[in-house]
Amino acid sequence: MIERPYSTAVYRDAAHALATIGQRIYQHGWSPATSSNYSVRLNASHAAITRSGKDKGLLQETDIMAVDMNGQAASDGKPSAETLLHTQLYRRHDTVGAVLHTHSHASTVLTMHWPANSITLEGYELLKALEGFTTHDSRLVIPVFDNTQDIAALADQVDAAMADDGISHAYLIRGHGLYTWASDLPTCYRQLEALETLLAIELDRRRLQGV
Ligand SMILES: CSC[C@@H](O)[C@@H](O)C(=O)COP(=O)(O)O
Ligand SMILES: [Zn+2]
Repeated sequence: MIERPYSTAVYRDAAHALATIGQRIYQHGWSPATSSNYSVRLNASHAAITRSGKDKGLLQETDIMAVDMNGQAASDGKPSAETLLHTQLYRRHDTVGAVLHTHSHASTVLTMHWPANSITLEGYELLKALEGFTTHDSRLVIPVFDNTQDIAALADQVDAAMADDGISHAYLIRGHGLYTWASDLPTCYRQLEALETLLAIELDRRRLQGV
């Protein structure tokens, strides 16, 4: 029998949890047209991640596979084209247990229409849904990276920015979407829901203010 470098029970739980949460995220409209990818850390050397090109509204446990922390497939099939953006986070912080990436309307409009290199969320009660935040009197600066099809280069760019600035919780990719991470999948989902809601609010406020 082939010995897997991760626990089969841990993998099964991760695949089930990712498939369930993926369907939930899709229902919010944050993962249209096979976009987005989701992952969970299995152990120090491996993660479970969505396969490339899957319909997230129909996500099944068989749409998940294992990769090592260099982004190489550890089971049959093709992992997400953006796997390196997940493994970069697992490698940089051993406290990261889950990563969620979405393609929402709000994150796309905000990063395309306003050419800033970051979006700041502050003063919102919902910020308390972010891991480690305990008061509305908090401030989250979300950096915006330019989009590219060179995912390895983007992962290096994110890693360098994290080494310099200690980016926390999330970053955006212009005209593309949001990456967010947390210590486990339920926490990461809660954080994603708060961030997507706040980005939609931010978009509405800017429209109302006519800026
Ligand atoms: C279907 S367009 C979106 C993709 O190009 C990509 O950005 C994405 O999020 C999904 O890629 P995938 O390889 O399925 O994980
Ligand atoms: Zn994407």
